[in-house]
Amino acid sequence: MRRDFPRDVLFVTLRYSTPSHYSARDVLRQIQETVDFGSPRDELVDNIWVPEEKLPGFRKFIEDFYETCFKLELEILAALARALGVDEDHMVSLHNKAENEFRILHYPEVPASELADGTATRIAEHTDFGSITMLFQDSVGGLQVEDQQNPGVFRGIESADKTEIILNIGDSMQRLTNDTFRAACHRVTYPPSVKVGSEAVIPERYSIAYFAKPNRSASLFPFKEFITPSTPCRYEDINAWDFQNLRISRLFK
Ligand SMILES: O=C(O)CCC(=O)C(=O)O
Ligand SMILES: [Fe+2]
Repeated sequence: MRRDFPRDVLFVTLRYSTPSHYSARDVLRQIQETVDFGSPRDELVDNIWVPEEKLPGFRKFIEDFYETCFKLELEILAALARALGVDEDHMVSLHNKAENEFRILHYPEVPASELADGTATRIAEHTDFGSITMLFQDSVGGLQVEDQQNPGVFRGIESADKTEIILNIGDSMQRLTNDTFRAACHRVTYPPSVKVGSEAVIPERYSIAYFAKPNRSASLFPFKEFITPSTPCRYEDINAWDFQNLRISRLFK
């Protein structure tokens, strides 16, 4: 998974393609800059670092942050397993390789008019692929999550401060629990303070996403506890690596 961009580049613009309900002809521009990191222990990931002298302490900070998130991830997964009545050791063992993704995001300042006609946004609605996502955000606002009881209705999510963690369920957890936990559909758009289509400028926004994923070789077949006569199995067996590639190929097709 070597990414070929110059070592000096800190921010790399990443555009997801359009969500599935857009036609292939629609192009939804996502105005954002992101950098992704994998675990230092992950042999498949070749992290690219800004030279130490250009950003002293940055690499250590990110690696420590990753490790802290990984420990917390395992605690959260164990707690979720307990709450769901499934074997917590099994849940943890599916995630014990830290084959995760850690993303820092910057959404540049943008005139509100640029987002007004629906051809551009900050991040289009989507679900994350992994098991859980731990999201940190600044106070700018604009993150919204779809209300699972009222499809199509998005509600703003604010954080009391930037250390607060927003926990999203991802597609892999939805599969493992046979839809008992459903993935959170979310997006980032106008902050509540900005009027749509106004002359205002939407301030820049920063966030950090830690995508906790099952080990690549782990089966995403639903746990037996969730397969009952009234809730038949909804998913075929697939491992986390193949599932991720399938999801990515659908995004970019
Ligand atoms: O910036 C955010 O708050 C959300 C980012 C996000 O959903 C993603 O990168 O998958
Ligand atoms: Fe996301």
